[in-house]
Amino acid sequence: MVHQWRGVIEEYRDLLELPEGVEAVTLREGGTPLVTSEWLSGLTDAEVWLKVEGCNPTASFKDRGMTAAISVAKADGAQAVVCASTGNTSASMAAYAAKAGLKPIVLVPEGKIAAGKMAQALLHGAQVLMVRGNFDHCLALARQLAWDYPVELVNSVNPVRLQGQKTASFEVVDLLGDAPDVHLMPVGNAGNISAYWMGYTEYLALGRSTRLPRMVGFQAAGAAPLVHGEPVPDPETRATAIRVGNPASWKLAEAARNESGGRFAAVTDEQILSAQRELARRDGVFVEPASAAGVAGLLADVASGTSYAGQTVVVTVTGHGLKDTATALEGAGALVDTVIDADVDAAAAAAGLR
Ligand SMILES: Cc1ncc(COP(=O)(O)O)c(C=O)c1O
Ligand SMILES: N[C@@H](CCOP(=O)(O)O)C(=O)O
Repeated sequence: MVHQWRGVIEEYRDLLELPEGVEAVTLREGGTPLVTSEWLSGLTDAEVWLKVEGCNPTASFKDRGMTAAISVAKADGAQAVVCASTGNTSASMAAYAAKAGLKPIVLVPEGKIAAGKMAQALLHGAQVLMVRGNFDHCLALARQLAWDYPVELVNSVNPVRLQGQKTASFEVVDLLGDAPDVHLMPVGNAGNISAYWMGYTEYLALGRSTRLPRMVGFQAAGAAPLVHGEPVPDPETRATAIRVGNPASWKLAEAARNESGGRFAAVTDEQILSAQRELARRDGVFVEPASAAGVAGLLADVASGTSYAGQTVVVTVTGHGLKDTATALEGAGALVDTVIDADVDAAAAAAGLR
């Protein structure tokens, strides 16, 4: 008998601070693969694992938090939900709102959303409002809407979101048998690194792990407020998912860094896009640009002499590459341009087989 994964609420209900007996609105999120990276393990002389969050139902980690937020919103009698988004939160919210029968309202920075994410939000029935401004402006607007009108805010400022998202560290420990030495990940609005840290500390307190990892968060160089220690008024990066200038979970993320002995560091767009391509070609894992920031950071660390030798390293790759094929194809360049006649000799020659 094969058992289907039940989604993060049912798998971890006892460990989540949710209203008693809340009915789960689930698309069976979570239970994502932890994939060995032979490439990165070889480069670092460490044991490097990728937590592949693009395998969630809407293809990003947001689903872990959204199952919780939408379940609670529905139980509380909400009719509509709202979020500000750089794309993935809106895709996830729209899908779970559809499942729950709630009206999804999305606020996105005009012209800065990858097409795949926009398609997801629209197809799931969201009312998408393009805002002249960046993500930080959208979040301020979403907070105000939720304050003034009967609509539930489901960004990660809603603490229920982090309850769902902390299950990713439970899964890491359940699979590895203990916490890793170090956990690397991209950071934007900073809810996810805060949720991972919450999960790791709770598992330690429960005796399900014996140690805590150092939490290392990587931001895009043009949108690195946590690295600089002050908000960035005009954040800019090709990794649009982490184009955030004033992270809502700033204090929680700083606490995660300080308590874990970790750090925040910046990676350039060139490093991010290069890491995205290398990860796809060497490990077979296709992620969106922002999702490659942790891998870019690991590569930058190795280049600058930081040693990971002998350690267990987990890198969360947060969302699927199919979300933003335009940026990926720009990077693929000449590789996509070979046109031939339907002729075996021409095909063999063009493919380098003879
Ligand atoms: C693909 C992807 N990676 C990373 C992040 C950053 O996560 P957080 O905002 O929780 O720091 C986001 C969005 O927030 C995202 O969509
Ligand atoms: N990258 C995020 C930004 C907002 O995220 P949230 O986790 O704080 O809701 C997105 O996908 O919109």
